[in-house]
Amino acid sequence: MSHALTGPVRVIGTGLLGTSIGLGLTRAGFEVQLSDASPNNERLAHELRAGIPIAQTSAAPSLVVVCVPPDVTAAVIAEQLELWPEALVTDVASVKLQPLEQLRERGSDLSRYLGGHPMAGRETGGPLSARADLFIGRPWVITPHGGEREGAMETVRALAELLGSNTVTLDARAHDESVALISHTPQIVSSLLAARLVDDEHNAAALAGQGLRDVTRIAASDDNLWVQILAANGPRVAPILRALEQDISEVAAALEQLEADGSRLLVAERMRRGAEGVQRIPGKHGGRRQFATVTVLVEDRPGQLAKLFADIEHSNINLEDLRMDHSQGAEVGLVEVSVLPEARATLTEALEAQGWRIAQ
Ligand SMILES: NC(=O)c1ccc[n+]([C@@H]2O[C@H](COP(=O)([O-])OP(=O)(O)OC[C@H]3O[C@@H](n4cnc5c(N)ncnc54)[C@H](O)[C@@H]3O)[C@@H](O)[C@H]2O)c1
Ligand SMILES: O=C(O)C(=O)C[C@]1(C(=O)O)C=C[C@@H](O)C=C1
Repeated sequence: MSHALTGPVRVIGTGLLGTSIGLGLTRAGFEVQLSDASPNNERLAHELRAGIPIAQTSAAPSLVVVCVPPDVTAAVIAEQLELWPEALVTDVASVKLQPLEQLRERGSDLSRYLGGHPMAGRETGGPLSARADLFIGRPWVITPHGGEREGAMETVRALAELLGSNTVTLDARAHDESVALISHTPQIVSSLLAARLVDDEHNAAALAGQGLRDVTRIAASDDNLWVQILAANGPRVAPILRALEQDISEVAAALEQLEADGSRLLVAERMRRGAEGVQRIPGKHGGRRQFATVTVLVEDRPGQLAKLFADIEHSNINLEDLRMDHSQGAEVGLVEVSVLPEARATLTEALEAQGWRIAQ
């Protein structure tokens, strides 16, 4: 247990984020106190073994982690700062500038507040979606405001690292500008694209391959949460959408005038810039590293996945990531195994030798 982080830790808001944090801390041996405006969510988190309900403890927390929706985050932080005059309070809200400004307006004791934002989540909320391993290998942004007390940074860093995250320090504005580009705009693009499928008379979605799935997974996200996130970060998101709008119109115009000089070149340049941009997304270990994938066809029979994992393990190749899909109407699943590029050929050979069919 880190000296910078001592219990008890109180988690306010036991949905996806709060319960996941509670699970990780409980497993690491901390006393976790759970509180939620919804008694049902608090109880579910407790039954999932994420901690004990606050009614069952009177111990003062050393750290309070606020995991409630963005529109109530500042009010809950302010309340917790007043309730626990010794405790440090952090939060996980997806926007950082608005809660900080609201706390300043309220005159809260900012020396005991230090915001954070784990860049990890899922498209489904609530305690039942929680996972102790949610944060492993993900960046956790810590947003100092300059007035936090000594040791605050170490405590929030220890929390993030204990849960498996890598910490990144940014001020609240730089954070909000960054997530506008890498999280908030992708959410809108994904939702708008998926919305195009609703009135499609051919029901083309039934033909969907992996491409559509890749760009629309997050379209299933909670609209109530996202309206709050986008509303709080509108001034940073809107200019990116305007720039994207310009790109889309230029590509559409080029496609409408394919015989015009430079049309194809414009489309090619936009595609090439996209390929350049995707190289900037770090791999699992934080480097600018792309993994190679081996797609294995797995029959829909009990024990097949376990055998595949065992065969991968015996190949002595480190599995970097894994994704599963089902081909529509087929009794077969596709398991996409990500490995370092130099290990791809060896893994393919090892799996083929064990009788696996590899999709080329
Ligand atoms: N979902 C994600 O992918 C994700 C990722 C990183 C950060 N976040 C941030 O984490 C926070 C929580 O998101 P989530 O996905 O866990 O949402 P969630 O809906 O799963 O959980 C929110 C919980 O807060 C409770 N709650 C609401 N108002 C409350 C109040 N006033 N007091 C106490 N409890 C209250 C709700 O009952 C619910 O259980 C949000 O601020 C969000 O921006 C979300
Ligand atoms: O992976 C997902 O499902 C997410 O929605 C995660 C994601 C993201 O954009 O990466 C979404 C919002 C949060 O504030 C942090 C993380």
